[in-house]
Amino acid sequence: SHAWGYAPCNGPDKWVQDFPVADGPRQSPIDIVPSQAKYDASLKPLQLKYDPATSKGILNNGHSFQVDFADDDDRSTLTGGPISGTYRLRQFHFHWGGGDDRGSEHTVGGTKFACELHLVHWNTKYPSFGDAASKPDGLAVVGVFLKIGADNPQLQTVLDALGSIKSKGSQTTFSKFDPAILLPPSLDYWTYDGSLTTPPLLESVTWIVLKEPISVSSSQMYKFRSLLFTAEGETPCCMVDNYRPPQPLKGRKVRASFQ
Ligand SMILES: CCCCCNS(=O)(=O)c1cc(S(N)(=O)=O)ccc1C(=O)O
Ligand SMILES: [Zn+2]
Repeated sequence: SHAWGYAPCNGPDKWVQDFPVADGPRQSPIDIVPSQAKYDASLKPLQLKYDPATSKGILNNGHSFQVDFADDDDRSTLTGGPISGTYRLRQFHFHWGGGDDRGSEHTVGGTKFACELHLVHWNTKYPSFGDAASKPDGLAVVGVFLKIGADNPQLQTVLDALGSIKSKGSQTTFSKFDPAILLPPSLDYWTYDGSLTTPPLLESVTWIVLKEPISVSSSQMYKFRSLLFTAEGETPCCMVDNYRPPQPLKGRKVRASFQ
């Protein structure tokens, strides 16, 4: 069947045909307007506690690449912030552009960043990730912007692994990686109720978008763009512009953890 993607024939404007929720009331990403975000003193600090022993592998899934984590216990968790209870780290992945002027999914006052990191967590009040993914409070995704600037050495281990997962479906082991090294010094964030930004676009995500970006250099961005959307043996198509543009706010409020 005509699988979804990011090309003109199967990209974000076409997703509603197979996934009607694409036009739903709490879709992601959004444009975050800092002056419209209300400071909420009741928001708690984010607590991200990751155990490097939980990192398992790195996979080209045909729309991004993801690093998967063992989530059979509470070794790598998200607590605090806008959520209650304990959410387990499932995977992280990125979205990026074909040029340094675009690539992020969320935008800030209309500003696009070159890349955006998503750390996906699921609510342990549900028996499994798959079950949580269909609940309104099932998932919590931490978003981190990558801004073009100095080379980022913390990214390098991830980028060095991309050579072995060029094509869709390829994967390799990726152990002893601590995703906390990818976080900026400040954990100040904006938060709002949203959705997955790829099909099935489920409206189950509490979004937690960090205000402070991390850096990435232009040459490091070339490593992201060396991946392929396509499987081995297919006509190669560079994995670029794998981002959904901002969606209507539809009355939602964005809260800020900082003044
Ligand atoms: C059970 C169906 C849920 C599938 C969603 N999986 S996920 O890891 O949450 C995910 C999140 C996101 S996002 N951008 O964080 O909403 C993108 C892709 C995926 C994916 O599955 O590749
Ligand atoms: Zn994502």
